[in-house]
Amino acid sequence: MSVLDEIVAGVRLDLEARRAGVPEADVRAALADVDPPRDPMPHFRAAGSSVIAEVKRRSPSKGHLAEIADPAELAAHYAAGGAAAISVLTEQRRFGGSLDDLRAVRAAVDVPVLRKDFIVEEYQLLEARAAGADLALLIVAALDDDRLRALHEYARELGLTVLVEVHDEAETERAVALGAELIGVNARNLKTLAVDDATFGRLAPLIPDDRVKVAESGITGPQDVRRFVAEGARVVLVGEALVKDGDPEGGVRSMTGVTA
Ligand SMILES: O=P(O)(O)OC[C@@H](O)[C@@H](O)c1c[nH]c2ccccc12
Repeated sequence: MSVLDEIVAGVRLDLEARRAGVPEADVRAALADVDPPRDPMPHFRAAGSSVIAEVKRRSPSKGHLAEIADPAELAAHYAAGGAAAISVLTEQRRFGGSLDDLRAVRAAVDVPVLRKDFIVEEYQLLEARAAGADLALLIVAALDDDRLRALHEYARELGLTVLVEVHDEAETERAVALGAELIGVNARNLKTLAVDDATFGRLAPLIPDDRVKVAESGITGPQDVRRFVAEGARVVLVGEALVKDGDPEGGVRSMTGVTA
């Protein structure tokens, strides 16, 4: 079993437990009271790099990254530094996150918030929007084409902006054929968990320029951002470097508005 398969198996167990507690109809009903979705695309399409700053406690590859007692406070620092959006890891077993983190972050900032998780069922998209999420991640490697299309369509019906994540050429072709307007290239290899910083430059030319290209993983500072912008990225998604930075606000600021 691959790391991704193992993570998804755990995610499915947790999801069924939540669904047993809160039936789909109840989550749907909660949508009536939720704040309308915020649109990240205008900022993403504007000149200079946009940063999606991530709230991330730990990861399968690195283990413990940071003690984040107050995700809302961290997110407020990110927003003060000019983050275009905040990503919140909500997966519990491997990343130590939760939907409560996402709710707290959404209430603390004015920028759009991404639910970063392993989404395989419509229920998770409903939960995301009901918790206030404005964007959701769909990982192409975790979904067959029917599932990818169904979830992509459903997310958009809910008003979510979808970040479609790819790792290789075949996945990139699937994302482009889907009509995804926001495509993230994850430099982390899902089998070895190693980051290969040549991945974005290899895959970006396969993505038409009318889509917004996001460089994900392993980004440590403005010099990395400049390189990915030169290779076609408009947006960078940064986790580890920012959660470990004693000055997350300054960290985001240094990576925002970077041009090639
Ligand atoms: O902490 P980093 O190396 O800056 O990476 C952030 C982000 O790219 C990474 O957390 C990520 C990208 N895609 C994912 C999918 C699931 C979980 C996590 C991720």
